[in-house]
Amino acid sequence: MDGKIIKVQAIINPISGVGSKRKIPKMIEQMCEKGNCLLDISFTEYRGHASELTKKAIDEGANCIIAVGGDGTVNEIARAMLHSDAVLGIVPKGSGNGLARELHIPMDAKRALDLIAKGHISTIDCCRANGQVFFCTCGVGFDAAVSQKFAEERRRGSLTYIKNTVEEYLSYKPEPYELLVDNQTIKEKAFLVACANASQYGNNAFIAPHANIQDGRMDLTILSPFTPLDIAPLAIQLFTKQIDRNSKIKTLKAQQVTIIRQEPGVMHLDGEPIMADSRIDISVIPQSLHVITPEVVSFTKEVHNLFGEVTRFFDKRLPYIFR
Ligand SMILES: Nc1ncnc2c1ncn2[C@@H]1O[C@H](COP(=O)(O)OP(=O)(O)OP(=O)(O)O)[C@@H](O)[C@H]1O
Repeated sequence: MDGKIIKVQAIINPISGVGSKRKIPKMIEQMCEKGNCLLDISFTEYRGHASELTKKAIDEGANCIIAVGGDGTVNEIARAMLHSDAVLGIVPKGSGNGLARELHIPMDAKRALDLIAKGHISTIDCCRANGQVFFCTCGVGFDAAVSQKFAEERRRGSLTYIKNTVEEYLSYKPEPYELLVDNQTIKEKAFLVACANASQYGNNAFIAPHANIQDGRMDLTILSPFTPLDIAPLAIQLFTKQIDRNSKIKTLKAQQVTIIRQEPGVMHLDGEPIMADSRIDISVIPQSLHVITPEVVSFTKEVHNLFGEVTRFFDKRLPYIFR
């Protein structure tokens, strides 16, 4: 740390998720006491407040912003940090915690803070849909409708998500879309269209199993209308990273996507609903956010590193083995 004081701003959403956050401020204080840190802790009071607190902290020279909450809170904080030198630390305390799970950040608060103290920084992509930033997924159709229902709930947590998903399914009608995907045009009636920067919605529901948050591209997943008989396989494949094998699913990698639907309506960004035009332009902003992660983040990288180690092992030993 070279004797340099690190300015840390912790932002806690008191209403996210279902777990208690009573002990978190003390835990953050203890972590900062061990380092050379100047700490300030704030609690959010309304939607959008986390972005305001982050902007203010960065203007005052904060080096690290610790987000305590779920994807909505992380989104509000991270979008105010884009292209700044500040680094994001995440203590997952939401209902889905999609970005934290994608980055292999521990779900346990103490372990997440230990990880932040180690300070390994990765730089990730984000995406923009009609100017609005997201880090995990944005979507129209069924997932957007569920996010709107969930936002109206007083209780949070994964059980409330499941309840809303089932209720919405009973009345939901698929819609026709025109999709411009890089240079390709697709016209289809779909149950949902999801644009993924990360591979999952949250809660390890992998809507785009091959998405890579550092590859400068997004993964488009189109789910065609299906019958009740398709629900069980789709659900199993969603949670086992195999949804792209289902015949009702089409996946494409792209840098630019435009979604055109018949009327304006709801879309979701990282699970938060907002109203959007009938035309939605989505693009990637590569390498735009610094975030603290474990040293090896992507599975692809893990495999790559493993092969690297094996190759190095044989490179070093083969000359001696065959001597
Ligand atoms: N004091 C507050 N009162 C009401 N809403 C708040 C307050 N502070 C923040 N919010 C809003 O709470 C919403 C939900 O927060 P968040 O997304 O972090 O939790 P979650 O929905 O339970 O988790 P996840 O997004 O991981 O599923 C966000 O839209 C945020 O803007």
